[in-house]
Amino acid sequence: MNEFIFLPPRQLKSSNTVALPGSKSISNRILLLAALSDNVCQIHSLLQSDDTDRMLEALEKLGIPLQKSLSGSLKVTGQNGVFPNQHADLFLGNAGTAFRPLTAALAILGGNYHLYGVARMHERPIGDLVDALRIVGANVEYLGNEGYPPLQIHDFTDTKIRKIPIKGDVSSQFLTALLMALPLTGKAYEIHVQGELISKPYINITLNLMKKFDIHVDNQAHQIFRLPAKTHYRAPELIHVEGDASSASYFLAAGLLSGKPVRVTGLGKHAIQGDVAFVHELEKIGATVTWGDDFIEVSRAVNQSILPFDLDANHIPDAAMTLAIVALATGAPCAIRNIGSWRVKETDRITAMATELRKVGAIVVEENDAIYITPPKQLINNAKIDTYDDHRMAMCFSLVSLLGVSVTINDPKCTHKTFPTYFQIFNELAE
Ligand SMILES: O=C(O)C1=C[C@@H](OP(=O)(O)O)[C@@H](O)[C@H](O)C1
Ligand SMILES: C=C(OP(=O)(O)O)C(=O)O
Repeated sequence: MNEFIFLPPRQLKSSNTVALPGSKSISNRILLLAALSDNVCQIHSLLQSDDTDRMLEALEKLGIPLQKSLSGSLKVTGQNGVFPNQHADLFLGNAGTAFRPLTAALAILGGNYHLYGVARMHERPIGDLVDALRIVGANVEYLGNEGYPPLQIHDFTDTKIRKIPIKGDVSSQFLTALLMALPLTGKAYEIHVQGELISKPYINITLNLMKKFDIHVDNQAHQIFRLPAKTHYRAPELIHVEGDASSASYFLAAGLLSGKPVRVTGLGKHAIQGDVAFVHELEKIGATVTWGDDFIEVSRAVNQSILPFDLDANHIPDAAMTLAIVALATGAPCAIRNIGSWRVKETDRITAMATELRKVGAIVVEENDAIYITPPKQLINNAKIDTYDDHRMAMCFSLVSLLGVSVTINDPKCTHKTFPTYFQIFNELAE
């Protein structure tokens, strides 16, 4: 039987502070880069969740020494661009940030590796990445459907081709994976993005972190990326993971919806995650925002209403799901456009979002890469929300309980992908 959580309608306390868990995108990138470095790296505030567990288990199986300290930080002893174990069977769950970058790194280093995940991971495309890796000289075999995991990786044979095309219109994680893996060859490369590149701010996270690990990439307008002929990553002795900006979106939206100030800590005006741009969208529709070095706070003035919006959300695909719930409080039609990638994530998020928003009474129109939401005059009480094993569906729909009705969230444990303590923290905000 499916578990569920019942959320009664609630008011928030007069002020709230939430210490954010570490960023998933940053945690999994740092773990891989530290493993590939030629020194020891101490990581602070690493996210603890299913997605990071999959990356940690994989690195351990590959022979990377990992040591947890009592203070909760993690010491990674990098192996200078090699994985000690040349054969491994790696289960990567539904973690895109583990599956795509590990595929690239292992394919370029060569060996005998079996990479697989949950059933949904086997429906999430990887063909554009494999195509690019094969041009470089990787030998990657599809064990199921062509273009999808599971994969078998074999030995690498350098083709000496140094100009690599890659498509970026399905997922930016393919380019991220290629960028992080190519330096392992010690050769200079030029990567050429073919056509549109989606989710660009995630590439900025990749380049920013590679720089911290001493590899500088020349970025020509997100179209051409030049990698130097540099042979190894050098980790900073100590690195801190900033709070997760996508996880922050639920609490920041709660500040706007409730009108009570909600502050998230661990993330601030120097954030490197593109999803902080979500805060600017909240501001445009009525939020009062305060930015600190290590916090962001959102509230709403007493007479300020929440305004409808029509947004191209390609730059914030994850946080944009939160806006789909905020739309319910605007009293007028809203549009979220250019989000085609929603269809190949944890579930088909456009269809899932449309189906569940209709359960609370909204009129919703789906397009291939857009969703149009007209809120009802009165939300339906205690809708039973299905979550499709998608952490963000569960977290987003919890916000309905701030709109004067109760809501039931089925399978709340799916939040473990990135935020195992979400519902505990969300409940603590209530008066
Ligand atoms: O690189 C990353 O850390 C991510 C990139 C995005 O995916 P796409 O590039 O597939 O949109 C995002 O949705 C995902 O949660 C994390
Ligand atoms: C799309 C997501 O995850 P992944 O890293 O598996 O792509 C997400 O967290 O919303």
